[in-house]
Amino acid sequence: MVLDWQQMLTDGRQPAISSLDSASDGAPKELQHFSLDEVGRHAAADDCWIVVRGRVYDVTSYVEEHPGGLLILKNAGGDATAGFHGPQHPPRVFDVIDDFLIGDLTQ
Ligand code: HEM
Repeated sequence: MVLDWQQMLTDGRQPAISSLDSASDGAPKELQHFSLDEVGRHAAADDCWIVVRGRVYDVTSYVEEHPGGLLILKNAGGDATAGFHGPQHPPRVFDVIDDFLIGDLTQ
């Protein structure tokens, strides 16, 4: 399936929840709920959480692997949705990020 993110952002569609709530081995993950304040306490290269489309990802272990270098930290501890969906990212990164999912944002 080819994901058209510009279109998906416009009409609010999301990928199947099952792909987001499972680890790459298919095992269900226990998702927690976090406030934006809590996410903001993880804004360092050695402790980096980001929010993408209302979901919280702990990408700490990916910071040093990131092909775009330390620019991954641009919105560390905050909402990286717009940048994550930027043209620098090929669609396969939308699968890779699933591995780092830890929860979602409380309202
Ligand atoms: C082919 C692999 C990838 C390439 C070439 C790549 C490249 C880049 C580049 C060049 C930027 C900087 C964009 C700018 O100038 O603002 C960036 C930002 C970013 N990338 Fe990647 N990236 C890759 C994979 C990933 C993956 C797998 C993740 C998540 C696990 C990720 C997360 C991010 C985040 C969070 C930002 C910052 C977005 C923002 O806050 O504006 N990237 N990436």
